[in-house]
Amino acid sequence: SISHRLWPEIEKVVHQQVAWARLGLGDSGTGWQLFAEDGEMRMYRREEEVDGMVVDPLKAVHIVKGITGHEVCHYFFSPQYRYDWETTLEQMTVLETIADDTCLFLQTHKRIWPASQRDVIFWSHIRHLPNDQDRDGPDIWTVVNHSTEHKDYPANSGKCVRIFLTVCLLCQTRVNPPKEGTPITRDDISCKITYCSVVNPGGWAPASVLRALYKREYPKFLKRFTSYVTNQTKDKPIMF
Ligand SMILES: CC(C)(C)c1cc(CCc2ccccn2)cc(-c2ccc(S(=O)(=O)CCO)cc2)c1
Repeated sequence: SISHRLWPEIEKVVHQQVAWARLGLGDSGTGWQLFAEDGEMRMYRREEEVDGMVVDPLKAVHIVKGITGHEVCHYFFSPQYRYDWETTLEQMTVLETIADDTCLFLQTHKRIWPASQRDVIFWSHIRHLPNDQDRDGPDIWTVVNHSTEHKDYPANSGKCVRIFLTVCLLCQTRVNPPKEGTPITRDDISCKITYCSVVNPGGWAPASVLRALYKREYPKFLKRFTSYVTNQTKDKPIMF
């Protein structure tokens, strides 16, 4: 709800992340390196460090047939499905349901050897945006996750190292119009997904270890998540 203390930040970060996600990868001069490809999925990263810590921004573009942007964002945002597709998750707590489109999460993730265990607190917001640049272009569904603090869970107070992240999942649905008068089926739709993330691993971890971990984990994560949405939706009516 717009009276919540986080609302101004949510508005600012959502618009900033949507603009960032819609930017192309530019020419090679922008430092984006393609590091994983699998079918329609292309994953890029930029090597960046903050205070000697690896915070490599990641941008992935994927095109998946048979699902819509609304469906992809629905399964990414809704807490009740998260254990099904987020295999690095050990514990998820909804600290606050700020509105029906905004939640505050605490997550502890399974330890990924040799890094120590991590946790994260973030707000998550789902939004449907008209395509403001291209009037008859496909509309946008997006989920933005952005780490924040919570007075009851101070960082690094328990066994976990606190990570900080900003994640934007931006989706655009494409419909190939079927023959005049015939209903749209899942064979006529596809979803272009842009996934942007910056994860600051918090406590120190060797750059080589983190980069190897990111290189291995991110491609698996996006494929697993999109396969999950395909399976969950295949026998259900299309959510436009
Ligand atoms: C390795 C990598 C794939 C980057 C990774 C490792 C860890 C585990 C914690 C961690 C971080 C760094 C080093 C070791 N362990 C967490 C995440 C992560 C957490 C949350 C989200 S989310 O978009 O908010 C979806 C809801 O869960 C995305 C990614 C990613």
